[in-house]
Amino acid sequence: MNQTKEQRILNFVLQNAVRGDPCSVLDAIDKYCSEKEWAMNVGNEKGVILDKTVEEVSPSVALELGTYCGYSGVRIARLLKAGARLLTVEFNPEFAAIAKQMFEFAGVQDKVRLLEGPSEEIIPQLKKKYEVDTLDFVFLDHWKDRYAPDTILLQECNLLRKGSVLLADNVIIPGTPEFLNYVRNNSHFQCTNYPSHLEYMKAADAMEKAVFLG
Ligand SMILES: O=C(NC/C=C/[C@H]1O[C@@H](n2cnc3c(NCCO)ncnc32)[C@H](O)[C@@H]1O)c1cc(-c2ccc(F)cc2)cc(O)c1O
Ligand SMILES: [Mg+2]
Repeated sequence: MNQTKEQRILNFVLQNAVRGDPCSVLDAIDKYCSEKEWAMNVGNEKGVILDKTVEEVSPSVALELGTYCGYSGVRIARLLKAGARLLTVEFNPEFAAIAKQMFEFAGVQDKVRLLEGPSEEIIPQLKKKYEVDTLDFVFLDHWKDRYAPDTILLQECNLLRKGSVLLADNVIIPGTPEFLNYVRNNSHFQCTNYPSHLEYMKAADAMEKAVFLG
């Protein structure tokens, strides 16, 4: 049975990174995806923007929508303070299996909980089933046409509080027009745009930070 690209990425990490060293895992994924096969990890350039935002927020409870291979999950989890946790949502079982192994190899599995299923089903369960009060930080990196509806759903489920920070990947490429229109024209959000580049490429991309004002 032929391997998938995601399995090849994981194998490259297992053979080239250092178990328990999250930075070596990130470096290995970035090396493989820039030299061998492109993949939709947030990458190192936009990853630094993600790092700075996570450090600024210092979340106790963080949510990620769209785990994929676990690159940004490792990136976020490695910066979390003791006792803080990342909930990451992935509905493709094959990607979820890859990401779980990625988290374990990186040594961040105790800080990360991977929730398998579609975000529109998981988000309404966060309070009761996953004991979430409110979310301090949300990283949006799943299907681009789902950023806006899921942002509305997070509000409807009372999961955002004054100061909750949303950070969205890919607001230029592939682009998230409905999300940008929604948060930028909404008095309950304070938005900041961070120009960057598409992972492993020269094309322009950007991230958008939207702080919920309550
Ligand atoms: O498409 C991109 N990302 C999508 C991520 C999807 C992952 O998230 C999972 N997922 C999706 N929707 C949901 C969901 N809920 C919604 C559905 O129910 N609930 C749970 N999990 C979900 C998928 O299973 C994947 O694991 C992208 C593209 C380019 C790109 C740029 C330029 C190019 F030329 C080509 C590509 C660059 C990027 O950085 C990108 O992030
Ligand atoms: Mg992305």
